[in-house]
Amino acid sequence: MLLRQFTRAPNNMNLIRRIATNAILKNQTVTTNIDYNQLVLVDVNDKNGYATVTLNRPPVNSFNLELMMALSRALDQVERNNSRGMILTSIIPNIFSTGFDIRELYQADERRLREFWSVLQDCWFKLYGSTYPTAASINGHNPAAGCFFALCCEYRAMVRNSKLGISGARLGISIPLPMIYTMRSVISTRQTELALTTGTLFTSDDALKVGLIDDIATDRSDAFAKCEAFLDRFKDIPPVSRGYTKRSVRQKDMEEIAANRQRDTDEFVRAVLNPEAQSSFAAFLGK
Ligand SMILES: CCCCCCCCCCCC/C=C/CC(=O)SCCNC(=O)CCNC(=O)[C@H](O)C(C)(C)COP(=O)(O)OP(=O)(O)OC[C@H]1O[C@@H](n2cnc3c(N)ncnc32)[C@H](O)[C@@H]1OP(=O)(O)O
Repeated sequence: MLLRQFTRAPNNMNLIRRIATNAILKNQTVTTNIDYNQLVLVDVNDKNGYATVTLNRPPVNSFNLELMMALSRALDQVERNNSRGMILTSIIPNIFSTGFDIRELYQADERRLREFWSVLQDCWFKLYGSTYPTAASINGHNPAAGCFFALCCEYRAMVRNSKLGISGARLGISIPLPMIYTMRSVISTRQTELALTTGTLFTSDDALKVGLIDDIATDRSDAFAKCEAFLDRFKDIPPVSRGYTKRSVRQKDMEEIAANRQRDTDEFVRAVLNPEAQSSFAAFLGK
């Protein structure tokens, strides 16, 4: 077992055990020199059995293919490790994630874009369909894809003065069906439609009002503590029956998304490569 110091973790260091992923990755095809273990950190609290999955791609945790792959692998680890629960968070003090890396989308290579989407789909199935309890400790701004992952979790605590939402409409991106289903599993259909068609980024107060988050936290450690308290609610509930019930609630969405993977991929590629979206990406990057 590889034991390492987790320099900026918000939780009790002494209780933290870093899982070594090198052995797990040994048999997988790694096509680049990217250190996936560093892009997403996975730690397990020996006392309560909760895994912390920490996005670690400064400066803003933007999702490129490599970060998406690292998240996918981290979720595999959590599943394999039989964790009692999982908290998704970020290492960056005031940012959870900025969403997709615009450099991944601008003048994108179609093959890489398809792979990016395919790994994103995998992450959705692993997170949305997980049987263990999940919580997002949103320690800062979280527009776009990071919000999507937080919404896949069962509980969200967000620090005050952060913004959360899916801003795709502002960039000329039509919102894919899995995103719509995921948001609709948390707030009403009407609020989902309004939020997504206006590309609203909610303040913490407004996010709480509409039900996008469950709690407002004073800072990152408070957000983390609130997530742990949420996971504690299940400590006396038999995990197998709990997991089965959660899966049953989410089953219909998952079946529909699974049946339409190819169509969703084609639509995503079309949406990203459309000239309107490409000009917004160019403007963002100052091209
Ligand atoms: C089966 C399931 C299928 C899957 C279902 C679908 C799920 C999809 C969900 C998403 C759907 C909607 C689609 C969205 C596409 C996107 O995600 S596009 C990205 C959208 N994000 C944004 O518009 C946020 C833009 N960024 C910001 O608002 C700010 O950066 C910030 C508030 C996050 C942080 O502000 P601050 O701390 O002041 O830092 P900055 O100086 O702004 O940034 C630092 C540095 O980072 C660069 N940067 C920021 N964001 C991005 C990005 N997204 N991509 C690439 N680079 C980014 C920024 O330019 C700065 O760079 P320099 O230092 O100037 O070089």
